[in-house]
Amino acid sequence: MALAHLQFIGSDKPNVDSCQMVSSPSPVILTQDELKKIAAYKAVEFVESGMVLGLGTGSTACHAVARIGELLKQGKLKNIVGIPTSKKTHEQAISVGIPLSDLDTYPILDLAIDGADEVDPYLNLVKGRGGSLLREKMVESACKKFVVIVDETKLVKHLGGSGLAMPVEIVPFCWKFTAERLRMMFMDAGCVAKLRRFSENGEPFVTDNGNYIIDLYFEKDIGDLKVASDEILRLAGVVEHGMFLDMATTLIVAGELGVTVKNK
Ligand SMILES: O=C(CO)[C@H](O)[C@H](O)COP(=O)(O)O
Repeated sequence: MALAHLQFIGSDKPNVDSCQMVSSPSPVILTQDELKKIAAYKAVEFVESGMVLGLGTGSTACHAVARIGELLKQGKLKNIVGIPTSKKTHEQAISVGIPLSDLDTYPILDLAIDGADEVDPYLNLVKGRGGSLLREKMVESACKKFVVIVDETKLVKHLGGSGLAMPVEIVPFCWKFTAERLRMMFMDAGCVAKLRRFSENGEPFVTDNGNYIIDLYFEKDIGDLKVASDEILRLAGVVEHGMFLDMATTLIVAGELGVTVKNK
């Protein structure tokens, strides 16, 4: 089975042993959004009637939420309870008719489906470029199964190695102090720490929890991810970070050559 298309950026030898190609190569060039939709629809095949579902946030996860709503309307799924990971997903889920609840009522979920910003070969993730990392981490760490859905541009060899942001949610109080502490923590990796702002008015981006986000950019590899994770979480002022280590149980990747499902 040809799996050469499942490339982790910068990887010499992608770990694809446990991958399964589930659709044949398509002769059509698909847009990134079409690929996201394909991955999302594939993930919804894991959903069964009666499940309590974690509903992710972002442009990929919204295809899954829409599809679940569609299947509920068609009567192909029944008795679904959704636990949304953001206010935006809450609104979308209501609009497509998914009954909602929360973690207080359902502390254990059957399955969560969500996108990611980066995925490494061990299914560790960077999430939160959409700003919902805290609720996503709370919901997805309470799931028996966590299915991550991405298009193939999200595959990386090392987290933080794509040159894009590694988000950290912090309290607004003295945010410059916290940003500087984070920068110093990863000085050896050439870290730049930037407060996320709304592009329209330059005001700080505020999360659903009333917090700010510091986006970390690295010039070099940050080394052991668990060590980095623990160190960030020990810093007073930090609420949560966007590294989701050892949480995903299944990865669905849509690429120009088809869809691949990889189980951990
Ligand atoms: O973590 C997230 C939001 O906080 C998203 O899942 C992540 O940013 C991926 O988004 P998209 O599916 O739009 O590429």
